[in-house]
Amino acid sequence: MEPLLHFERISKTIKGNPDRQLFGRIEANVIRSDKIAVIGPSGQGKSTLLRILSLLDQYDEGEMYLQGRKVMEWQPKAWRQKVCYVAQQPFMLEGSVEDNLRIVSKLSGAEYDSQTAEAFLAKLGLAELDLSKNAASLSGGEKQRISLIRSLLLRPEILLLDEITASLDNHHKHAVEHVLANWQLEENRACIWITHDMEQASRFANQMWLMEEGRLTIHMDVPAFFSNRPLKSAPEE
Ligand SMILES: Nc1ncnc2c1ncn2[C@@H]1O[C@H](COP(=O)(O)OP(=O)(O)OP(=O)(O)O)[C@@H](O)[C@H]1O
Repeated sequence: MEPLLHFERISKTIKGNPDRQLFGRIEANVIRSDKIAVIGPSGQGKSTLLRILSLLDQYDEGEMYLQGRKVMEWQPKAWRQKVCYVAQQPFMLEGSVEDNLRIVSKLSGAEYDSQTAEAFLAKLGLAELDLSKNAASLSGGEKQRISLIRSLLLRPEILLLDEITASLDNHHKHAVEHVLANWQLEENRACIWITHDMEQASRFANQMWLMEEGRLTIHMDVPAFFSNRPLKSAPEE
């Protein structure tokens, strides 16, 4: 099966730090229905990798392919619609909550799917939220969920999730996991999810990417990966 996303020999140096290489010549494949948890100690470049994969950051060398086409053959906007990054610090556009949800259809030219938006809001515990409210006034956890729904409405091929449940209580954290698992099953899409929550990773993932010391190690067998590791904290923590 042709991978949805493939990257090879990707290296990234942080200039002036002092020219610290975050990672070198890393590679991986992502196929439909992949549920990948990205773990590793802080500062190893997990967010940077996801930002590179969604063309929000640059890399020094290497090549990336989406649906068999090299990155240079894509318009960045078209690539980002298919490989969509949901940031750890949710970014709200000026305006109401509804403006934030509708923006995706404005940008993509598709009709706003209010039914799907309402279904996601209900499933994520936001059914009572006043959509005319100024988005800037939402709590951190509300912003995280609105930001996720906004990305889901874009119907990307691959969702890149950067610690998106960090501000949520356990109940809402599980709701997000449930929504994403169903979404993947129904739409046959892929998720790459950075998390420091090992229990979450073990519930969600069908493969683990461990980033440390400039390397990306891929573990395809999740039960084996966790068989000799504690679930309570990230490795090295
Ligand atoms: N644009 C940038 N300019 C300078 N330094 C940067 C930049 N982007 C990332 N870094 C540095 O690169 C390193 C890796 O950051 P990154 O956020 O990718 O790590 P991470 O593994 O996701 O960490 P965490 O788990 O704490 O979120 C950090 O030391 C960070 O300060």
